[in-house]
Amino acid sequence: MAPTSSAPARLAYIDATAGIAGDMLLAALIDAGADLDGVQRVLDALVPDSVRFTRSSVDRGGQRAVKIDVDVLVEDPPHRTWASIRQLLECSRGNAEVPARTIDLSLAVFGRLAEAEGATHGVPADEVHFHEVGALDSLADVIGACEAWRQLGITEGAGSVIAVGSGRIRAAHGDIPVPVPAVARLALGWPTVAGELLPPRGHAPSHDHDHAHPHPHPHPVEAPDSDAALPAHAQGGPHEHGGRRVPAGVAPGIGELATPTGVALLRGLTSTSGPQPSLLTEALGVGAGTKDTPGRPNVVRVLVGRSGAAFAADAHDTPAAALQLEANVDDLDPRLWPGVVDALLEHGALDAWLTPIIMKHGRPAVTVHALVREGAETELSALLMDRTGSLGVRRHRVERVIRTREFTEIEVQGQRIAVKIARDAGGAVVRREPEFRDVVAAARVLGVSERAMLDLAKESATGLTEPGD
Ligand SMILES: O=C([S-])c1cc(C(=O)S)c[n+]([C@@H]2O[C@H](COP(=O)(O)O)[C@@H](O)[C@H]2O)c1
Ligand code: NI
Repeated sequence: MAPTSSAPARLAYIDATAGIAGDMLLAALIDAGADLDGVQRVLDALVPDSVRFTRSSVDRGGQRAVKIDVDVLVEDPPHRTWASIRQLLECSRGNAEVPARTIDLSLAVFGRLAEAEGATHGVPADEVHFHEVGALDSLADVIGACEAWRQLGITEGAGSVIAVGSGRIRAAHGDIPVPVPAVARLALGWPTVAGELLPPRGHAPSHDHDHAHPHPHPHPVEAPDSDAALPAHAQGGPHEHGGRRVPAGVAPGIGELATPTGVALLRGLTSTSGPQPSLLTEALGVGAGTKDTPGRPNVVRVLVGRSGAAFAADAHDTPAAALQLEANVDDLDPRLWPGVVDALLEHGALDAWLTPIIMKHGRPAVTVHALVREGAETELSALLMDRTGSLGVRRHRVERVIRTREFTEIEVQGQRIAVKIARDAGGAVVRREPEFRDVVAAARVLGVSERAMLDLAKESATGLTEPGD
């Protein structure tokens, strides 16, 4: 998802290396700072008096995590098809309680699920009759996670390799392999691994371990958050396997670690896969589902912050010498200018700005300026010319006098806001400035004006004390 020019770029990285399910991702986003009451309001507007969210804190393999339970309040919820879910979302456009971005994201996620289900069962997506997905708790997970994503002001998503699990489980379609067919389709083009536990320290990954150590074999376990997906080849009574009681007859495997809803959310919300990209993390969320898997914290983690390129401009090692690039442009569609400035900053410019000018023959135009590190001038000159259509770029060396800066974090009404602290040559604090992009994100979550939020953040930042005070 490309950053928009109106909102500050905010990157989220979803760590699904222990698996992923819809409720786990929702919980991680709530832990990262999204407002559960706000999520509840969106669901209440779409499906009134139907679901209730509850938040709790749980332990998963020694890690604290947030868990979100969804209570379904109606006895006999209507069966929902993809077409009816789409209609429900489309018809709520214009409803002040349901943000357009939440609708767009939810449609993208449900669309992926419908495609995967349709392809699996050989029917057109539009004709898909969802089974579990049609249920109200699935609506809550998908729309809830999309609303939480929106609240956090995330404009760009990346995700890890997905641990999908292994073995076989029993679901609505009977006994199916893991990854379940819908997950296998949803993950096309995305890296996946089964996700076995690592062998104990000091052991070669062979099978000749001694039993004094924890069993390194994958075990059949339950789905990350769904009781519908218990590994279920049970024919006969349970038996011991690697020191744990498991149903007899279960094919070896660790069970379902990634559900269709979880993978559809990850694919719908992110655009790049791989290891964590360079990120200045400003908020961290850890989300759990129902299952507590021995030997592994069964959690989804979400890291939210600024991409490496964006925060490089604020880095502590800001150089004292830099190059200034400039070009005069008189023929660019004015709507493209914010994107030009964003692109320069995202590609590592220390600063980028525009000035209005009058060119020869009285022609109104714009000068685009970019301050760049030495060594970055070739790439950024090319970017500047590509984005503006300019045929040339002027460069000159500049020297800067810079105050050292560092970041700390404050919490204002439950919202985390980074504060930039500037010091003079003697080390005394001369300024504490809340990061405006965090102020905007917090204002959105709390439903207050950006101005009111900035005042609150400044007041709170002023009260910060120095170590030793
Ligand atoms: O609901 C859908 S799309 C679904 C499809 C499939 C197929 O592989 S086909 C399997 N399941 C199983 O249902 C439960 C719950 O999944 P959620 O994504 O609704 O959390 C899970 O075990 C899936 O494997 C669902
Ligand atoms: Ni299916």
